[in-house]
Amino acid sequence: MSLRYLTAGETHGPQLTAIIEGLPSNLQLDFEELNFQLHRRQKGYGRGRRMQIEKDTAQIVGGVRHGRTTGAPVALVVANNDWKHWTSVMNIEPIEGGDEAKRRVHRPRPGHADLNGGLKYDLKDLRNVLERSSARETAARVAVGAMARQLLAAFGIKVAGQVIRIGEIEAPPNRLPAEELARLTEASSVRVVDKETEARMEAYIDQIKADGDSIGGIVECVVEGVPVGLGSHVQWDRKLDSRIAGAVVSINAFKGCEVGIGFEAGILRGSQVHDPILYSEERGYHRASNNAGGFEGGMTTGEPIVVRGVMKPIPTLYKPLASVDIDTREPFTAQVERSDSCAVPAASVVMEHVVAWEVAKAFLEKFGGDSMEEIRRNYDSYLEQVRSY
Ligand SMILES: Cc1cc2nc3c(=O)[nH]c(=O)nc-3n(C[C@H](O)[C@H](O)[C@H](O)COP(=O)(O)O)c2cc1C
Ligand SMILES: C=C(O[C@@H]1CC(C(=O)O)=C[C@@H](OP(=O)(O)O)[C@H]1O)C(=O)O
Repeated sequence: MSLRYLTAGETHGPQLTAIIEGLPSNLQLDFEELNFQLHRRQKGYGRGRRMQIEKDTAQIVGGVRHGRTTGAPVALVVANNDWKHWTSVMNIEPIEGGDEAKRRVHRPRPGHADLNGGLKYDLKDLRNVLERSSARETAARVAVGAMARQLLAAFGIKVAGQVIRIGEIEAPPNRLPAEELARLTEASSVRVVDKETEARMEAYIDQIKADGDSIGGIVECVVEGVPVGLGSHVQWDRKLDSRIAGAVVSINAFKGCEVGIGFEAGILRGSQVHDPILYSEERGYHRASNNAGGFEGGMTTGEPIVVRGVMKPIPTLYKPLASVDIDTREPFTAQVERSDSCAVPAASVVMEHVVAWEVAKAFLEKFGGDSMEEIRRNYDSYLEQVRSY
């Protein structure tokens, strides 16, 4: 059975819940590191007031004993601190004095899931859509991805990310090693490497917010230490680059994914795009460049995976766009909910974790085993096969 997970929970409900199946036994979990990843997701310039209310931590409630996985499904919860302000509106059972209709949403926001969800599920209170379409759910996905990240780390595979554009402002390109990239971007409010770009991005976000507007951007994720041959060319749904692209576009507000040089590959010539093959005793087969972003034929090349995701501007606008009231069908401006004005830095953390998940899943498909020890044996023997090829 391949690695899989589901999440449940509403943004203003009591908690988010995730169940992960397929993690091997004897994976030593670092809870501090897991919670650090949740903390990273909450930061980032441009976030709204909600992040001051939450202090995300994951509580593991199944599948782990004394810090190690047992091979059973892992269950975890991330509590919503904001729930205490929403019980009368959001309570699951009917309660005395409860007020389901309070905070009803009936003027859908262009760009959010409100209208489509209302029409599809026949819900006349669009809060029932909003509550689940909210990117609060990405807290659960980061907790899940943080476990995948720890599994990868046990095999020397490192994941890092950076913001490379917010609206009009682009960060200077770099190809830093994952660890250094992680260290430098961690010290930045907008997850860029250099302080000058950080200052310009902060001022830009301030302006956008003052205008009652929102802004998106582009983020990049790098995975280093990946062996050659994760994913497969033999079937469409085994191509790892396509799975990663799907996972990236599944992040709320993400509208595209580029692998390697991505769309630029449609402009340049073959001789400028493809990565020449080299061989040396120390490195074995490797490439002179990595325009392919670590993929050929849906399989990893052994070079770092480099993928980019584009995030559209946040849909909730403090100066709202035109909408229609679903009660009257009359024109009205869209509802205004408390909101972030820019969540690109936070979303770059989400992207790292959904990518880590897809890589870990492909890793387990290739080296599959029920325990870490079994996977290690399979991994080592494969590395020997590749070395002596
Ligand atoms: C980390 C993060 C935070 C977000 N915060 C907000 C927000 O505060 N307000 C909002 O309207 N949308 C926010 N979004 C975007 C919406 O969740 C998203 O646009 C919505 O679910 C509709 O889905 P779609 O944009 O993928 O079509 C956020 C997205 C991410 C990844
Ligand atoms: C709660 C989170 O992000 C939320 C994502 C979100 C949306 O519409 O996607 C809307 C906002 O919700 P609220 O109105 O409660 O402030 C964000 O804060 C989070 O990232 O943990």
